[in-house]
Amino acid sequence: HHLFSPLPDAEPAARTSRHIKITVVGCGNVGMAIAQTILTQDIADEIALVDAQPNKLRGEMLDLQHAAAFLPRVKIASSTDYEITAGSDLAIITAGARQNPGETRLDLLQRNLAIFKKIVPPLAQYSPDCILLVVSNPVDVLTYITWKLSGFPPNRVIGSGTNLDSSRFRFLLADHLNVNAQDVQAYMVGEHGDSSVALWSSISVGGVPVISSLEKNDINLSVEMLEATRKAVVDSAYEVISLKGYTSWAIGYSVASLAFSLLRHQRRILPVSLLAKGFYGIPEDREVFLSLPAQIGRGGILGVVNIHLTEEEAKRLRRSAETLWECQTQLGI
Ligand SMILES: NC(=O)c1ccc[n+]([C@@H]2O[C@H](COP(=O)([O-])OP(=O)(O)OC[C@H]3O[C@@H](n4cnc5c(N)ncnc54)[C@H](O)[C@@H]3O)[C@@H](O)[C@H]2O)c1
Ligand SMILES: O=C1N[C@](c2ccsc2)(c2cccc(Nc3ccc(F)cc3)n2)CC(O)=C1Sc1ccccc1Cl
Repeated sequence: HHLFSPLPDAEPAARTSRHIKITVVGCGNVGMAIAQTILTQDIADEIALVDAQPNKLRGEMLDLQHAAAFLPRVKIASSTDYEITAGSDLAIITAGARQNPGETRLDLLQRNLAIFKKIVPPLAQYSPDCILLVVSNPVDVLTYITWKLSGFPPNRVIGSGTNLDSSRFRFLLADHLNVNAQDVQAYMVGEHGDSSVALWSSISVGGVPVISSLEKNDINLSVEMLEATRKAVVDSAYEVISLKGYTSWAIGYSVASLAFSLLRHQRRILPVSLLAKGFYGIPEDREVFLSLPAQIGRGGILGVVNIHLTEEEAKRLRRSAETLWECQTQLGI
């Protein structure tokens, strides 16, 4: 039998499509690579671009709009006025000062703090329910600064963290093992950049844990291969900078994959920079952001994976927490 009888002359049900709006603040190499990838992956219905340089900003907007014949229909707007960002579901921050030669990380950090004080409050005011995703460096401290300046709950303030480190790690392992990088599950955690921690015990290829098979077969050589691969992740970042002066494509794809999981509620498990106090022995009063594998969906961080860490790995996480905490206390915010 029929559960329902249609009303006579009823109109077809209206399609309630969810309108997804993404803001990108900072339209340089990284911001535009992210915007372009979000467009080609059909993630958003609307993209708002903000930058401090009005001419560059308008030029990038027009240049993206001119691709409309080849892309799904997306509203692309830009302004130096944050009103254009109102109602965003996700705001991605790639704005930042470039590290001057010989500049210390703390000097760069002070300059970026001044920039974030101008960016974060209006973003939070115009989109009080959005997710804030920080890419600018030093990303872990700047994500902490964004959390403090926005007043948002920690689940909605995320840093790209070791997402890029992990994708380079997976590429290098896959290249060495001659398999598809999508079949290599490997995480780098902790501080983004030079001090990231490779989780050997969680590396698996096609579901086969790499370490246990190594220990069983006592293949010492491969432990050196793993350490060399971890070092190659850092070296490859410096190599790209020395060759082309910046990085864009890999960070663009890695941030677009975060945006997709966040806005299409994919519940993927990805390494991102999150408020790590209380995890793995990091003291509750250490309000630092470090990368751990977390479940990512519409509410931002849905949960942190309880991965098994060796004592050495946990110790390195706690040491990174102390380094970041000391850096943050010198900022006076
Ligand atoms: N987290 C990662 O894995 C990762 C990877 C690569 C790059 N990065 C970082 O991303 C950042 C951007 O790199 P890039 O190569 O795109 O730099 P870039 O100089 O090309 O772009 C930075 C943009 O920010 C804009 N900007 C500066 N101050 C601003 C403000 N107050 N408001 C709005 N916009 C402002 C500039 O006008 C410029 O267009 C850097 O901090 C870099 O270290 C992070
Ligand atoms: O691929 C990159 N490129 C950058 C870059 C992009 C434009 S200019 C420099 C890079 C490359 C190499 C070093 C480095 N150091 C740095 C440290 C603190 C800062 F505030 C800014 C930059 N940064 C920015 C960055 O974070 C990355 S990933 C990265 C960096 C170092 C080690 C491992 C990884 Cl996976």
